[in-house]
Amino acid sequence: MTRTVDAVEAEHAYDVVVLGAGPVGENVVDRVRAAGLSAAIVESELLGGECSYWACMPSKALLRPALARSDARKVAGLRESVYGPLDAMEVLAHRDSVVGHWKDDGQVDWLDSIDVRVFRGHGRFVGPRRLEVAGPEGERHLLTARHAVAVCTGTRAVLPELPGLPGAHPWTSREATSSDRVPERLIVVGGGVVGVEMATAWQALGAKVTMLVRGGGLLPRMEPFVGEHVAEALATRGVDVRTGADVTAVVRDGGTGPVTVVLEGGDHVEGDEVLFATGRAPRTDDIGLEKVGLTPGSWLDVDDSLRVTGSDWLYAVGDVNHRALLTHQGKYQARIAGAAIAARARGDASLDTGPWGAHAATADHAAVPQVVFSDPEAAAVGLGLAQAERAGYRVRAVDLDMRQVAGAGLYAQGYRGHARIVVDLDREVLLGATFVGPGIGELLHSATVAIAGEVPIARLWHAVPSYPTLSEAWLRLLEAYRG
Ligand SMILES: Cc1cc2nc3c(=O)[nH]c(=O)nc-3n(C[C@H](O)[C@H](O)[C@H](O)COP(=O)(O)OP(=O)(O)OC[C@H]3O[C@@H](n4cnc5c(N)ncnc54)[C@H](O)[C@@H]3O)c2cc1C
Ligand SMILES: NC(=O)c1ccc[n+]([C@@H]2O[C@H](COP(=O)([O-])OP(=O)(O)OC[C@H]3O[C@@H](n4cnc5c(N)ncnc54)[C@H](O)[C@@H]3O)[C@@H](O)[C@H]2O)c1
Repeated sequence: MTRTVDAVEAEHAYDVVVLGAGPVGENVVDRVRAAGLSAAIVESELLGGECSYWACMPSKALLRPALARSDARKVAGLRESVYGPLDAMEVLAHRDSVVGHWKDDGQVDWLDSIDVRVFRGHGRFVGPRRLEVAGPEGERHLLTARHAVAVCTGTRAVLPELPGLPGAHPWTSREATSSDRVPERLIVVGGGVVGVEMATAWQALGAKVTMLVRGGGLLPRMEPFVGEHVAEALATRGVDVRTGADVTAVVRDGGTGPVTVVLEGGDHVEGDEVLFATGRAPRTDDIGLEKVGLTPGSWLDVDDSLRVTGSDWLYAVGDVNHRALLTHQGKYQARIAGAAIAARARGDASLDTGPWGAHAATADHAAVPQVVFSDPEAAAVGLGLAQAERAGYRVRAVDLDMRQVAGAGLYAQGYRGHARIVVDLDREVLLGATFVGPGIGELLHSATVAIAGEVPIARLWHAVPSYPTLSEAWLRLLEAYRG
């Protein structure tokens, strides 16, 4: 029996109210309920949020066959069996099942099982600790939080202001992850994570993809060698990757049919769809922030317990605080915030907001891992070399061509990949690690443990990687460091 409310005007009080039921909001309510506090959650679309329906889950469902086929094509004796095209309709049907056909019944049941009251509708602050929810049938509910409100409203895609763009009905990440057909020609604007992953998926599904990248390379937040490897591989697969390409206008007569993207200098590209993967904006423009002394549309600044600067009851968790736009990191913040809310509600003397304390999201500053499911995969945690130098560390970078790793050659013939660690020379611990290559994503957690644990290099030397796995990259990197 679900507890989704019906059309009755009512006033309700809970210990904690969470605005937004993405992966992060769900984890906040889970933690505060586990600590014995009562909780309600407000959601205007689907319980499970962007990640479940239009981001992580559908994108990875689209990418998995592309990456598996690519790996299989590098294995002698198997290669010949996987030369045909992907069955695009089968892949799209699998994607649909991975996202539960855009239905959230399972989430409703789970929230009901942990006794969290779900309010469907758009939530807005009407004052400190007070929110009004406008339900789908015009009903209104007033919610009061005794201890805390957590804003977990996430982000939406940003579209640049360009002539012709609104009428051209561009794809954003939502359409790129939910389309039920493969466009013949897809133009992708933006060379960040969404652009790269979606170019990889749709090219593998049969589209002819052109990437228009404003800057000099792909995945600019990672070490430069990552973007170089990924761009080269995309080009080999037939993607037209154009760097230094500034879009000035978009033309689509009548809003349907072919779309033309005009570039600085007058050049233009024609496609059947155009995806703008040009970043995210916080969903804080219409949540009544002005009623609690904050600026609508802004990212919400928080301390390490995820409490909004200057407030003793308001928390902002996940994408909306702009610390790390990643599901796993937002869920980590949710665990920390949930514990901090509970400790403060109890007036608990054990509240520990110092570095690496139980109530501080310290890893947000030191060890944020990210795997990009490009082909080859890219994975990074902590600081890149340039970032570490800018931050004032005395560092040394150690580089490795992955072909020196026996396991790489076995994983895939002609394996191409690269690894780098960045070592803090004063403390002899790792500050960052970056890998690019087939199957490399699963290597990342070892680096995350080393960085979050501040494991001394001298002790890492005793962490023996199994032969012959990709993890022997560690041995080669440490040998190079120790000379
Ligand atoms: C294409 C794509 C692929 C991605 N892939 C990955 C990946 O592989 N791994 C990874 O870690 N991250 C990935 N991300 C990032 C990930 O999706 C986000 O970091 C994650 O969804 C953030 O979770 P959240 O709960 O903070 O916000 P969201 O998931 O955005 O959830 C916020 C929820 O709040 C609701 N809401 C907003 N305003 C209101 C309101 N006023 N009232 C009621 N409800 C409201 C929304 O409807 C939504 O359900 C990807 C992102 C994109 C775009
Ligand atoms: N596998 C994963 O972990 C994963 C996958 C997808 C998304 N995400 C998360 O989602 C977030 C959003 O991804 P994203 O790719 O949308 O954003 P992004 O910020 O990573 O990349 C956006 C890119 O668009 C470019 N750009 C911005 N305005 C432009 C314009 N007018 N014309 C041309 N280019 C322009 C930027 O220079 C940038 O390189 C990321 O922060 C990422 O962490 C994670």
